[in-house]
Amino acid sequence: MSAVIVAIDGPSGTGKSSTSKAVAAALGLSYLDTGAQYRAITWWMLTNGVPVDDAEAVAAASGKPVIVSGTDPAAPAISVDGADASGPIRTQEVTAAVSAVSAVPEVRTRITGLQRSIAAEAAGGIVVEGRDIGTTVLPDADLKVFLTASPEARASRRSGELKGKEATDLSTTREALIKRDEADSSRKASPLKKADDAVEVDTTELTLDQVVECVVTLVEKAAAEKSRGAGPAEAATVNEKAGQISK
Ligand SMILES: Nc1ncnc2c1ncn2[C@@H]1O[C@H](COP(=O)(O)OP(=O)(O)OP(=O)(O)O)[C@@H](O)[C@H]1O
Ligand SMILES: Nc1ccn([C@@H]2O[C@H](COP(=O)(O)O)[C@@H](O)[C@H]2O)c(=O)n1
Repeated sequence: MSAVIVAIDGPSGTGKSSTSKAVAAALGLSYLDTGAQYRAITWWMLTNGVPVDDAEAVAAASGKPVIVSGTDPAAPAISVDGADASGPIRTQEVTAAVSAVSAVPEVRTRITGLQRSIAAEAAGGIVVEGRDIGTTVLPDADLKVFLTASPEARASRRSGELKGKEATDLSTTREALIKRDEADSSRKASPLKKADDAVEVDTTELTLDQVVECVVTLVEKAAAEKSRGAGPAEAATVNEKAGQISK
């Protein structure tokens, strides 16, 4: 398969990370979780006493942390200033602050630069997941996928995941993810948005395996088109039941 660049975007809890990791592993591609990078810089701000609601203070500090992302889908890794940050970036404190930090233009410029260099170095191809990959970070990606799911499905997936750890209440989880999506979609700098040429996949009624199978098929098609010298796939919507593509 040719070295494809795949952008997977969508709101929170739609299955971007799970799908991207599985697709990358199945096809031998690298994998980049860009949300983890925004979480990492947010965690650094919180642990270094930078007030996360002060955009000027966040902007001034945005160049300080050294963030390194691994790209192995079987062992996603992220470090900040040389220390493993994969656990601390998943706390509710970070989740509650990340939208404010990621809305700061200086933060986005810094993190977008990191993302583009990682993608450029992935000689065998890469799956990059986030909110603005298809629109801003990698607008020339060979395939752009935009995952969606109902707020109820997303909240139920998240609640199941959090059971025994932090909050488990379904309506609290639902409200929190809707609030984060609103903040991510309404910011001025590179908001969460479906690229015009992205393929939309509604995952509400699909199992994770079905979503992975659907995206693997789309990537294989994009790779075949790339090796034939054809342009990127046209925008389409996937029929979630039949797995067919309609335009
Ligand atoms: N199609 C699906 N059906 C059922 N559960 C799913 C499906 N896709 C993902 N999940 C589960 O939903 C939860 C959230 O998935 P995941 O972390 O991949 O979403 P995400 O879009 O990356 O979220 P975020 O943007 O908040 O990081 C996980 O527990 C995952 O196993
Ligand atoms: N391309 C991206 C990716 C993420 N963000 C911000 O990070 C937050 C956390 O993302 P998760 O995928 O780990 O939930 C997200 O809510 C966004 O604020 C972003 O701005 N751009």
